[in-house]
Amino acid sequence: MALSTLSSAGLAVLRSYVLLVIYRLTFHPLARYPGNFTDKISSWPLIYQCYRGNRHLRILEAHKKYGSVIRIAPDTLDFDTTTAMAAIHRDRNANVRKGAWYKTVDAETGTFSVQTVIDRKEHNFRRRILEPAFSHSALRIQEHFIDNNVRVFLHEMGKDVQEDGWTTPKDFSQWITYFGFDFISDLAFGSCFRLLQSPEHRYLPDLLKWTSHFVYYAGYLPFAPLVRAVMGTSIMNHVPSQAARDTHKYYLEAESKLGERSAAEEEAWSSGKEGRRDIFHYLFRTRDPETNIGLSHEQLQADSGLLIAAGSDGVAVTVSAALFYLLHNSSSMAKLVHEIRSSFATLDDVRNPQMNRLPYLQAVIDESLRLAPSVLSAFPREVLRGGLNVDGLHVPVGMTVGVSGYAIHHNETYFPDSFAFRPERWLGDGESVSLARSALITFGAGTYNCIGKNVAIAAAKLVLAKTIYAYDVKAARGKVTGGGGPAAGRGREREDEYQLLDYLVAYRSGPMVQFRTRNEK
Ligand code: HEM
Repeated sequence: MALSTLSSAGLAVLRSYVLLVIYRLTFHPLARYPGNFTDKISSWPLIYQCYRGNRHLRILEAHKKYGSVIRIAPDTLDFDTTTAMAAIHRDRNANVRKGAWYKTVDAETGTFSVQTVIDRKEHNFRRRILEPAFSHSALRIQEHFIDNNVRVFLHEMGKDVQEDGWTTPKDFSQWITYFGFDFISDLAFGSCFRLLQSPEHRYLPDLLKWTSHFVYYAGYLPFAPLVRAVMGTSIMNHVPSQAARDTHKYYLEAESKLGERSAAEEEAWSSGKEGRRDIFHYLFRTRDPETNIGLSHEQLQADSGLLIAAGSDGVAVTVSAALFYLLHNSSSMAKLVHEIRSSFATLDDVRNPQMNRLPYLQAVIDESLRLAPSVLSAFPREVLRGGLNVDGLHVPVGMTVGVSGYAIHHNETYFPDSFAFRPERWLGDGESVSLARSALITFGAGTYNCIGKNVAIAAAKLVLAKTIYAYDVKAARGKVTGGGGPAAGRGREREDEYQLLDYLVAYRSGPMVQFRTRNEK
């Protein structure tokens, strides 16, 4: 009897699932859009791709096969055109809001960061509070904090010199990640993690990696609300997933940094001092001009977690990709070396405003941002009542849309020979350059674009230019590691393409490199 009840319940579930599949393939509002069969009928392939880190590869593959608009999940479309980028992301009045996936990112803290807040009015408020910390005048002061960390980085890179004058091999991606964490903690909180100098906090990059990985796929799970309900509770310490436990630890770390910084600011405030002009200095003191309200402790906490994540890995991805491609392309390396070494008389001179006037350096950074965007796949935007017109198509309310960086950056209309590293495509002011510029989405676009873009570019340029000024660099054992290969998996066959794992932020390893103090002539 019990068995027959169970089997009829099973049959009922199966029947409703079959009906759902039929609906998704026939009467569903996105039924007519092309895409892989499995993606049309279920969200699980997308979740699995987020888990495996190959979502960007599968999306590019589908665009190459089906065209500029593809269905990547039953309710989700991905586009790879500049017109879609304008309609969905760049247009500040686009009829969309951030998708429900964002709710999982900060579920640990119980409140949203500026990036994950969904309500538009609330986002405008959070953004207004952040703006003074990212103004040009703030950046001029902050460059000094970045430079201090570049100095430490260079010192570490020059260590362990062998008899032939070259250092022992170093995993550049690992060291530049340490730099990323150090400069952003210094810049945000005024207390550097000191990963470059000491092993004590070197568990942090892995912590962040597994946190990103976890929230990335967990946010798309059909039972994500349940996951969110337990995040931030002590249950997380007992769940069998290491990644889930790490997420909890990561936020505790960010909270402790915030606590230290807040105490220092209060001390400065009570003794009438100006205080250190780092990012949190502005965040503690800024009030919304419209309401005179500042950020609550919880909001500051969520933003501290975001700043460490956004600042550290983005810069690290860009600079390691730049070095990977420069080592693969000796003529580009030679041009960059010449530009940097002939523009400055000493290492200390390598700074702004002169550094910003070097066209080839800027082009190398742009090309690295294109080939290795640290956000590889689209952040979801949910269409609101009334629908959204994209590329002549009407997308109805409730559907999710986006433009994925890795896909549009390999659209041959905007980037011919798109897998080739060619900084020259960014030089001059021709039509092809403005077309390329209009298709670069590494920092997002529109209302929710990256507020830290100028900081990121300044840090990436400074650390790359100073490294190239101070050292000759070569691939360890004559082989540039970090690329693909025949056994690396589908979409990862190219040896001269820097390989990235799409775990919300892009993860990477290599190139292994050696440094030699250069002979100054
Ligand atoms: C190469 C480095 C970086 C890249 C590629 C990058 C990329 C992005 C992208 C794509 C977004 C939009 C996210 C979305 O649509 O949900 C974003 C937002 C954001 N980024 Fe960055 N970022 C970088 C560095 C930084 C740095 C250095 C900081 C801070 C110092 C920063 C702070 C932020 C903040 C606060 C937001 C949220 C803005 C908002 O929602 O209004 N980022 N970033």
